[in-house]
Amino acid sequence: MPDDALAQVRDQITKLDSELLRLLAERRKLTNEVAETKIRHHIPVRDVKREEQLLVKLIKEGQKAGLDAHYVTQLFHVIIEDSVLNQQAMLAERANPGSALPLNRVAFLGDKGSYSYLATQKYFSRRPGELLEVGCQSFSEIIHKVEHTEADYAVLPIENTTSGSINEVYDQLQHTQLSIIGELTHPIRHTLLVAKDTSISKIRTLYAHPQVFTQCSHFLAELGNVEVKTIDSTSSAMLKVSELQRDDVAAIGSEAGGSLYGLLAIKSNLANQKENHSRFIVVARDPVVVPLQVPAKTTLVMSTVQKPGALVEALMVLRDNRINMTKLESRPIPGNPWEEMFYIDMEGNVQDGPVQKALDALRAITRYVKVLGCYPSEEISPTKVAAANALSE
Ligand SMILES: O=C(O)C(=O)C[C@]1(C(=O)O)C=C[C@@H](O)C=C1
Repeated sequence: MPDDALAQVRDQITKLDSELLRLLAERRKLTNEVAETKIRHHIPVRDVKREEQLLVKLIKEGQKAGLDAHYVTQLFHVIIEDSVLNQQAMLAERANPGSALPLNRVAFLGDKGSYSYLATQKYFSRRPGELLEVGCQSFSEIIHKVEHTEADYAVLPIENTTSGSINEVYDQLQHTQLSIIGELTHPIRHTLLVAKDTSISKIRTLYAHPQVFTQCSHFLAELGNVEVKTIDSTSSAMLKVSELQRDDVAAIGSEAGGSLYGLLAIKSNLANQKENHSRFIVVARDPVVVPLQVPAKTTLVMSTVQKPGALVEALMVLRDNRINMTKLESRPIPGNPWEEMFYIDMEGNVQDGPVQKALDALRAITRYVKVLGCYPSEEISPTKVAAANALSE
């Protein structure tokens, strides 16, 4: 294609892309109007029936226009997820008048470009007020900053789909008075990052956070003769590589983070599992009120009495109150060998009957129960449309 013809088509594509963005922004405004109505009339944010109808219609229209069902579904899952999360954030803000800050000082692990930094950006992009990032070197420093009002919020990774729970964060939660006020999941796409144009075979030293090495153990086993150096955060690894400017040194981090340090990505998808996500919690000094129209989660920590079946009995309380437990984690109690603290995430709102009843029942049969927080659930399961439904005329 001659240069000017290529330029002309690209020009048209650029215009269409801008138009798409304008339309998406307009759609977002309309969904915010929907949220206003939902606030006034106490209607739940999520309406899966409406989403289903919308998807069926769009898949049919897409097929007529030559776009396959999978593509249309993927696109609209992203659009609807954004809409639900924005509406939830709006409702949460209204339920906590006066809580919005002009400046959100947020403590997180590492520096610019760390996964925690990217998660922080994502979470606060939906919230009013400016963001001031407070990078820290350890989880205890993060907690300390919020406890001593040097930061307003902390964003902490709590679990990863490949490497499991982050025990150190659970242990910090045992001793703090801070409350969990939010959660988010963020895709973790480990990439090999270098400062100079080079190849994998030349790499002799590799910097990464220990959790990252665990998540990429299969890739590391294949690498062979490389010195692996653990470092306190992904951003420190990227900074180190950008400072060294050598063609035999690499870091593992995200592509987005690496670009902040001028690093090049030479191999992506390094994690053992293709779907690699981390779940982060957001903590603050004061708890939040979660409106009942928003799906909520409650996290508690408890220790049971020392008798056979004590944990089962506690879990039965959840079942009896029809509460879905989404996570159970146990951690040792320092100084009390063989005793455990149990951390439970469950679906439900502390202001609602079932969770209140369950908490009362748990208080009666356990040694200790503390609610670590009740917060809007940000795990938005995508609405599925049966293929037959979408294809029928
Ligand atoms: O129509 C609504 O009730 C909306 O909130 C909008 C919308 C969407 O973005 O299309 C989002 C959430 C609901 O689950 C259904 C649809």
